[in-house]
Amino acid sequence: MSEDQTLSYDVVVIGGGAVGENAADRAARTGLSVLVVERELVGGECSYWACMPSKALLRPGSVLAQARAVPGAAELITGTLDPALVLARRDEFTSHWDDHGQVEWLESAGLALLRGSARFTGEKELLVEDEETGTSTRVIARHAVIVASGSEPVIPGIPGLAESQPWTSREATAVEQVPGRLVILGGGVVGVEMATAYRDLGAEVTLIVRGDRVLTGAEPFAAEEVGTALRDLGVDLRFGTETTAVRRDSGGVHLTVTGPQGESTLDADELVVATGRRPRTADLGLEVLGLDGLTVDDALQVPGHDWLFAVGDVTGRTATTHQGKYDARVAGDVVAARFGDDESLREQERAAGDWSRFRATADHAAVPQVVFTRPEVAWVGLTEQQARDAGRTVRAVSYPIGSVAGASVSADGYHGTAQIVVDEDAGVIVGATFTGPDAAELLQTATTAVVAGTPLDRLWHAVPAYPTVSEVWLRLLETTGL
Ligand SMILES: Cc1cc2nc3c(=O)[nH]c(=O)nc-3n(C[C@H](O)[C@H](O)[C@H](O)COP(=O)(O)OP(=O)(O)OC[C@H]3O[C@@H](n4cnc5c(N)ncnc54)[C@H](O)[C@@H]3O)c2cc1C
Ligand SMILES: NC(=O)c1ccc[n+]([C@@H]2O[C@H](COP(=O)([O-])OP(=O)(O)OC[C@H]3O[C@@H](n4cnc5c(N)ncnc54)[C@H](O)[C@@H]3O)[C@@H](O)[C@H]2O)c1
Repeated sequence: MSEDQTLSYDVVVIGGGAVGENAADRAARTGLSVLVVERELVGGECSYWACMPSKALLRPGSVLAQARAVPGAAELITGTLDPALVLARRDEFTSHWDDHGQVEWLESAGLALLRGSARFTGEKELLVEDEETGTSTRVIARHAVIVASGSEPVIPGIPGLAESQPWTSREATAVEQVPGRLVILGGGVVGVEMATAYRDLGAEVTLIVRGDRVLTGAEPFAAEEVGTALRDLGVDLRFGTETTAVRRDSGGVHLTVTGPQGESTLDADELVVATGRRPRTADLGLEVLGLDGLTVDDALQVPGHDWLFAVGDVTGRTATTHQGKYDARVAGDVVAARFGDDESLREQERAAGDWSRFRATADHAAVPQVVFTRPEVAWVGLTEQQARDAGRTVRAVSYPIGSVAGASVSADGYHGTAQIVVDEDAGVIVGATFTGPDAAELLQTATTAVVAGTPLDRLWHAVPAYPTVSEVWLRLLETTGL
């Protein structure tokens, strides 16, 4: 591949996923010229193989379950989901894996796009190679480079696994033909969401978990509720189970597993590996810069390299779109302030402290996460154990959400739990978890309370409307003793 041209921009963003796009947009706001380099689809993993298609696959089952919980409507549901229609709606959400719409948005935001794979050849210097056209371009960043190259799935070194052509979340979210029997390896967020979606689509699902619970990052009670619900849904959930070998033949995939009942064989049509992700740094040429990863400070700058920033999954600091985009807004604003010609903005950024718009402080204290299973699980901040491990004196206060009037109106037999973790010394909430139908929508109040450090006796004056599910907030505060 020969070098065809040289391009110079003030700022170069590597990766046009949701996070890179956002960083680019903010960085351009003081008039800096910004180039986004993308080698696949503008919009990245979230738009085409992660958040959007997975939520499109999960939503129909959720709607059906909620309608079934309301007599008067429930009787009208006489059938099951139609997989073809569910997949067709999913295809709309991924724009049929066509990024025209996102490219138009980039253009409308005044951002330039270069297709191809970028790697560093020196400080502020990149080579971008486009395999499709066979062109290569030297790119100079006059001021800054923001890396937003995302993450990739980890395939464990289980004998025969890689050779068995397992699915990752990409194939699982882009499925065209629902397999009859599906095995999922890993009980993290991808594992439990995909187990739910594929049961809804009619597959027989086996979920293999090494430990004794799913969702190890969540409060144990929430993990237990999800585990029980998966079993109720008909998922064959196997705890304490290791996979020791995998093989594929014309009859499908065959796994050798060792669990509480000893060694056995599991046969399936497809196998999804959902065992975590790692930063996508392998082909960035970081070694040229003397780096083997992209650790960043709260301004999202790589220490020791005042021109180099990183945001999103590639930093290992965030693992969701919303939190990555938060970091992107911070990084974009820092770049715009440091390298733009607005002197007062530069001064503001120089003086910036925690909780200013130039520092990603929430990454340490208030990261929200929603898992779209049934029940949904939503949490923010510290779990009770994490708070204790951090040396805080805390009290966990919980309340069954189904006991509030709004929940009982919304569904017969509404089952869910709300829990807040209260720092006893400071009198504030440092973490919260909600489970249940639409629990995700209860989260923002908790996030606001944690970020604002609102004292409980002030929160007392935030009156939830009657009869809403949010009334659980009043019950939680009463349970603290107010
Ligand atoms: C199945 C699944 C479901 C998920 N659901 C949710 C959800 O509901 N909500 C949520 O908040 N998060 C969810 N996530 C997480 C979310 O997808 C990621 O946090 C998010 O996509 C990270 O965005 P990013 O821009 O950092 O990376 P990516 O979206 O991966 O974008 C990186 C981009 O960089 C490009 N790139 C990489 N290297 C180069 C290079 N050298 N040159 C040029 N381009 C390059 C890639 O092609 C890609 O387009 C989910 C993840 C998975 C796997
Ligand atoms: N709704 C959402 O926001 C959403 C949805 C899906 C994914 N995501 C993000 O995507 C990221 C990746 O998700 P994920 O589920 O792949 O990772 P994860 O880290 O959440 O879970 C991976 C699980 O696989 C297990 N595991 C590792 N090696 C294993 C092995 N050899 N055999 C069996 N189990 C093994 C781990 O113990 C862990 O429980 C997460 O960080 C998550 O935040 C977010």
